[in-house]
Amino acid sequence: MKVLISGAGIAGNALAFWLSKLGHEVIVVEWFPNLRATGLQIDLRGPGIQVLRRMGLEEAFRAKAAPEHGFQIVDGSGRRRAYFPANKSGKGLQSLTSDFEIMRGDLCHLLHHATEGRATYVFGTSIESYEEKDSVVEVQFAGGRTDTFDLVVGADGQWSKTRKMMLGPDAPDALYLLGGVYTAYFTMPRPIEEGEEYIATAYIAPGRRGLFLRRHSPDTVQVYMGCTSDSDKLRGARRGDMKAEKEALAEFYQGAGWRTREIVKAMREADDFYCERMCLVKLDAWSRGRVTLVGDAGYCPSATTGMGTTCGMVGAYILAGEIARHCGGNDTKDDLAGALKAYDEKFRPFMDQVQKGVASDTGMWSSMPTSAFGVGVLNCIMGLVSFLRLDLAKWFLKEDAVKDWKLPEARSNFPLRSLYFEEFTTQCHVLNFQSAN
Ligand SMILES: Cc1cc2nc3c(=O)[nH]c(=O)nc-3n(C[C@H](O)[C@H](O)[C@H](O)COP(=O)(O)OP(=O)(O)OC[C@H]3O[C@@H](n4cnc5c(N)ncnc54)[C@H](O)[C@@H]3O)c2cc1C
Repeated sequence: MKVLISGAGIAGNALAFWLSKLGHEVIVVEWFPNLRATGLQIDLRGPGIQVLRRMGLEEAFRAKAAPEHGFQIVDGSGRRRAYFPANKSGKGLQSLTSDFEIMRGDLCHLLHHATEGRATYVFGTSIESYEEKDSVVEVQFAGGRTDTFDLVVGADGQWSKTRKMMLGPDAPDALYLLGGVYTAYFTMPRPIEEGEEYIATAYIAPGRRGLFLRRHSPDTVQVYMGCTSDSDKLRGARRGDMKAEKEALAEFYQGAGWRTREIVKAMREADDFYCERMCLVKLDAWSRGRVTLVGDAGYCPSATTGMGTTCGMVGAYILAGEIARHCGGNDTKDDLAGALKAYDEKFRPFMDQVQKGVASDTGMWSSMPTSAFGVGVLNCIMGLVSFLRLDLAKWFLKEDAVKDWKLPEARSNFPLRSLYFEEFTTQCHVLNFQSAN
């Protein structure tokens, strides 16, 4: 098949990896002028790790992995109140820090390199419109060029334009903003100090404001400012209007304590600042005709679940697997509808469990304390939880929410191409070995 993927993020690259491996002609368009390799630390959990392994990319991932080995909660004076080490045992659920942490850009590059040469990437363009005609999709790109494809996949993130086109101009979008939850991301240059460890540090301030610092390199610290706010200024700041967003956040974080002053100053100076509204994407069907969605575009679970990247990787694997199963031969192209239906049926039980309850209560954000007393109580509870070695991630994140669901085996997921699969996986191992050296 000739497949168009819109978006060269995590899910887009992962799908291009599998579909090109299956021998399909894959074209990826990315509106950004180059591979958009920005963003902070992301992680893989559960079946996301299994998919990475089946791609043969674990070694290459580990070579670039963020060295974080735990997560601590501090109070306003910087004193540690709780500590949760990463689960390095290779068994069971991941902790708050996964054993598979990586900078988003590094994972993007890794997937892209493993696919380069087999898929075609076109940067600086996007789908303007499309129309289904006689068993093909005719696509018009920005700039006026047109082409036809057997399948079009929207992997263009939570604000997906493909999704909006698929739903139609009069239909409401399937994106739900989670009650005023914002997260701002940026980095600040801070050389590592003697004795400083690679651990994530969270500080909870009164007024449902949180600060989170993570170190992934000896020179730089990542900053996350996460809050629930009904501030008119924050709500009024247009998405992407950095100046207005920074101004609104600076005002909202005034007097939050701990290292707020230093962090707000760094935020004002940051040129990689990025502010996102926390949201959920939920659709009754991920495909319409010969157009389908993968990753955040189809089922963004929100960053609160800790499962966004895992869902994108697993969704891409299942979609490709169903395409292998239903469109394996030269003249079975027309069972694409069967493949897309099976993708939905197989993956939806997973996504339903990950997304369960996210829209109704906004998860941990709704339980954030508003008063200093509330923060004190929360810190004591966290201290007790860490002392008793209970699993905090299990309560907040959604890795453990998925029950009775199994990732299809590689061989059964790629039944018609298994020989090709083996051969390709071997090539990936060679590639990893070379890049690790
Ligand atoms: C720049 C950036 C930074 C991020 N930083 C973080 C972070 O720090 N922490 C975190 O948890 N998550 C972050 N995310 C989100 C995270 O990558 C996803 O939630 C998750 O990995 C699922 O990936 P995805 O491929 O579905 O979406 P994304 O990773 O968002 O990828 C979508 C891709 O589609 C491209 N795109 C968008 N619109 C169009 C269009 N019209 N035409 C063509 N291409 C288009 C985007 O430029 C991007 O490359 C970030 C996403 C982006 C784009």
